[in-house]
Amino acid sequence: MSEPIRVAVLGAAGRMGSTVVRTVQETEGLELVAQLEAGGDLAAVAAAGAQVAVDFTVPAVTEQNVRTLVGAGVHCVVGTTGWTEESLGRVRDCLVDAPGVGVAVVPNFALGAVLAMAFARQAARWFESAEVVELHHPDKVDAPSGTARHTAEGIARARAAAGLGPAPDATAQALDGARGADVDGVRVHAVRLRGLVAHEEVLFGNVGEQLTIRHDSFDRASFMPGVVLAVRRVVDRPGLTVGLEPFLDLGA
Ligand SMILES: NC(=O)C1=CN([C@@H]2O[C@H](COP(=O)(O)OP(=O)(O)OC[C@H]3O[C@@H](n4cnc5c(N)ncnc54)[C@H](OP(=O)(O)O)[C@@H]3O)[C@@H](O)[C@H]2O)C=CC1
Ligand SMILES: O=C(O)C1=N[C@H](C(=O)O)C[C@H](O)C1
Repeated sequence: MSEPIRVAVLGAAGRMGSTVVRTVQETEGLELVAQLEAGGDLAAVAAAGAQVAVDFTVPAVTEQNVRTLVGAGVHCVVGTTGWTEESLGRVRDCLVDAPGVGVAVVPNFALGAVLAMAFARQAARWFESAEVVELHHPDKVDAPSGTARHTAEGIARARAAAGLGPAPDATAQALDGARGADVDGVRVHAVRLRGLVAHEEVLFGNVGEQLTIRHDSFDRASFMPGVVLAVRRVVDRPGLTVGLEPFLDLGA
């Protein structure tokens, strides 16, 4: 039998980190070798012999965590939000000096959410209007969600490739925020409500019809199969992977 993959969890005391810690402990073929909380020393990850670090921390620190770990030869699986094209570019740059090291930055590890985003990209070119509504627990610190950004970016790319112009919108006066955030021309709305976990609706409209694609994560357990898949696959996928799609053969 092959040796287990040695895993470190960053943000181990958080909602997601603590769930990942339990999952790694319970999953055959994975071994938990380090847990880091805020203020912990990143050097402990490589010192513990970790092959893969799973980062569920906060947007302010995740990029620096990844760059430090890549420098130490540790593969990274990242669920933390807050990534931009610029921060992803900086990670790509530092991976040039770390051949063989893989980093997967995954906005949403839930299989249904990944499929919902893929379906949304497929549908996008056929509809005049498209908007995204994400709904989360009120302890979430960022808005809109990383998933909603990723969804809207995918829709915008598909619309541009199909030669679609801006979605119709006659709004001439509005309270600030009433039309949501503009992500590459796609409106994204964020709801924060006690009782929710992580939910998203993608609304498409044409004259006389609407298509709604909805995904609900009712429990953080929904993210765990995707995290385990990424941990197993990142060790054989050098360079930067964005999204779970390539691991599920769903294209980018
Ligand atoms: N990709 C996906 O599928 C999912 C992504 N997420 C994302 O994951 C991130 C975490 O979410 P969640 O678990 O709900 O948030 P939490 O606030 O519950 O957890 C974050 C944890 O990270 C800790 N932390 C902060 N800085 C560091 C550091 N430098 N090193 C180690 N730990 C640190 C925090 O400690 P302290 O509180 O002491 O600051 C806290 O315990 C968010 O960005 C969220 O959007 C969430 C769910 C799914
Ligand atoms: O903070 C959360 O909870 C979640 N964050 C991720 C995001 O911002 O998209 C993934 C999921 O929506 C849960």
